[in-house]
Amino acid sequence: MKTMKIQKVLATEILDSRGTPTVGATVILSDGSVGTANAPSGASTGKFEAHEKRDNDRKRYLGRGVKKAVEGIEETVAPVLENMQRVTVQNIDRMLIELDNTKNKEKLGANATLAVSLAAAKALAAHYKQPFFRYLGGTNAQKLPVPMMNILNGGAHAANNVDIQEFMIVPVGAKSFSEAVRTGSEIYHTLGGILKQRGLAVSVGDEGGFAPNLASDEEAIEVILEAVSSAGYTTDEVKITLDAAASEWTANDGYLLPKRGTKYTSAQLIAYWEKLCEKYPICSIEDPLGEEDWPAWTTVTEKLGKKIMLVGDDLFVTNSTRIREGIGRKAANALLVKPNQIGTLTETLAAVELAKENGMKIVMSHRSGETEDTSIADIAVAVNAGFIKSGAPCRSDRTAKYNRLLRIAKENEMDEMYGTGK
Ligand SMILES: O=C(O)[C@@H](CO)OP(=O)(O)O
Ligand SMILES: [Mg+2]
Repeated sequence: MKTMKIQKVLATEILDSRGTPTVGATVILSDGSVGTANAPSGASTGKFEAHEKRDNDRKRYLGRGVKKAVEGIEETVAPVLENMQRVTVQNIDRMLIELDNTKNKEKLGANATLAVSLAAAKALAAHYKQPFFRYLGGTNAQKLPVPMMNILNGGAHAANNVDIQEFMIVPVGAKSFSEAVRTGSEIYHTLGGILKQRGLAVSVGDEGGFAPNLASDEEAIEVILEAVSSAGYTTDEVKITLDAAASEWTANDGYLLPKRGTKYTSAQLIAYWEKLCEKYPICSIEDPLGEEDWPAWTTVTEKLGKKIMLVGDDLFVTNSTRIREGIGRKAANALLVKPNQIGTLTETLAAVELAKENGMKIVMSHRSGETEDTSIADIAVAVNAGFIKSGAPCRSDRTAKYNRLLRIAKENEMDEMYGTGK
């Protein structure tokens, strides 16, 4: 048998959905199989995420260029991978980690390593003539994740007066993934209609959700519930999910919500979440507390963990060491998975495995700065993630992932969703 080699590793500085440069990579194998992937980029990034390499050259892209990350791929990564003997996902990722040889991908940048890691894995999937999700997940990949669609944006993702970063709808009652997408789209458009009728802004935030100024954050939930019911759905069929992104609110002595200036201690913030969960059909809250507030995370999990998902994003940063710490402390009961927080596919899959082994739910996630790359859709199916969040059911950077899942469903006759437990 002829041994397969990596023939070429290419990298390009491309643009993301915010018009900011990001890294695109292409890997070509000796049999002509090609894989391409792009790194996404966050706005409300966690303090403990792997390093995103930027040029800081004010003359190019106002300091946000990724020329050095691209050069790192061309000069450091490509020569090694192009001479690699046994071409497997694990070996490629091990090599990327070794070449970087820092704790947080400070040398090459997680934007560089992730783009190469995913492009190489996709090239291998093409070589084995398998869809990406099937190559990663094998025969066990049989169900679709339930979408959490972000239809109202606040926090760091919008220029409005809303402090909670994401208000999402979760069509848990939908009988199939395609029905869930239809439900999300209908509610999204109904919400737009209601906002317009009230003379509120229908401009959108970074993730495609509407970004109006409102009297309070609670009003956002109220208006979404109104849209759910006017679109013809009940709150048994459609639940609400929030991403507070509360690390953004961390102040010296507790929490300060920057837009409205509200102050909370950890205990008061937990009480606020308890009140919202009493009042509204909320099934999940992501980052209800800051990334370093471990004791409060334990308390909120104790208080609300039986009722809803408490999802660790900035808390865990897809990092197995931090997930292990959370397991020990009984902090959070679900993991948000963002491959660029850790920088390789292998490390992402290891984080998912660890969380699952310990009974945590999995939410696969995009970043607020996205591209047309659909890798997270395939990874979600491969790992049987219960949920995926990819923003609003509008704008191609967001719908690319939902559309990829619709195609996976159709092409494989597997429209059933995993997260609802059906
Ligand atoms: O906080 C989050 O969960 C993400 C994605 O929705 O936002 P960002 O990519 O800006 O960190
Ligand atoms: Mg988050």
